Amino acid sequence: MSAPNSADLVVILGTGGTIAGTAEEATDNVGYRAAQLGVAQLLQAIPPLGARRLETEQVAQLDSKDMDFATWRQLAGRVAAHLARPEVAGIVITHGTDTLEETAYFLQRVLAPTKPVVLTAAMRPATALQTDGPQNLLDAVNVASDAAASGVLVVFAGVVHSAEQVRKVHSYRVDAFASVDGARLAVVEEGMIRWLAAPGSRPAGMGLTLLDRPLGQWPRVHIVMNYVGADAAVVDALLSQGVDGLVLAGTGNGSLSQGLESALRAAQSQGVAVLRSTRCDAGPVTESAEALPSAGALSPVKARVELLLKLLAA
Ligand SMILES: NC(=O)CC[C@H](N)C(=O)O
Repeated sequence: MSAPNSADLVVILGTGGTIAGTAEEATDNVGYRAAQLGVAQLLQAIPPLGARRLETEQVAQLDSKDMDFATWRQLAGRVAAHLARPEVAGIVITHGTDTLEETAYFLQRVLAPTKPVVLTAAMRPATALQTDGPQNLLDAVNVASDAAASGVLVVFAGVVHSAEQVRKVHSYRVDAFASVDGARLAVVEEGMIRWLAAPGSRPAGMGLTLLDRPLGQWPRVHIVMNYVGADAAVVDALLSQGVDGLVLAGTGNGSLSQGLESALRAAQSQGVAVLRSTRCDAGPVTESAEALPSAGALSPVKARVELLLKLLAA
């Protein structure tokens, strides 16, 4: 437990998602439209936030399945601009759950902020009987103004996760996120934050200027999966379209069929960057001299962000 920062302003950046979604019926948890309510409207459902020093800004209004590089760049720029203000304790970003972990990892690797940047979301629309957005948003504001919080975090269903460890693990349940290997950082109980672990050492941010490249020239990085009967077909199709990087979502310890391996090695020899991850829910891919380069413990989608940024920096 820790005291609030002297800088006490929390800026809430809205990007859409189910947390801003509405349905015709309160009993409809799935047939709703995401990204309908503005971020300022979301606060009206949370009376305790009336006493807090908050600012809101609508950065985007989309279903996070359609998150894109243009919005990422805009969001990173707005986060950096607000973090530079001395009165800002931290930032909250409302987001859809579907790609939340990718945005979180992207912001952590680009900005590696010292102040907290807290992503939150909801599994039920704002109109649902059991809407989870207001509690998640209140918890996120509390974490964003906590002196012990730092870096990019995800607050969801009363748990604080790091950008590196968090994954969406359920398609429907309200408790939809988990940290790999149970590495959650804290729990939020009645507004009190109980820290359980530190995020560990985090590398310096790669920097906003990395994102200056015109969007049409951002690297094309795709994910290919190993599975029974996987062969060269997908890699060959991507090579014929033009591709800059390929992430393998391998089986087990990043293993792959002989056909897929030959195709990826051929791609590599044509200058395509390759990174090997696992489709398993947890665990690293071990590095070995003869194997394709390992993404460590990164999930395939986070390995893709890593490779994208590495290629932007090249
Ligand atoms: N629960 C959610 O937020 C998922 C809704 C939507 N597909 C999104 O990611 O924005």
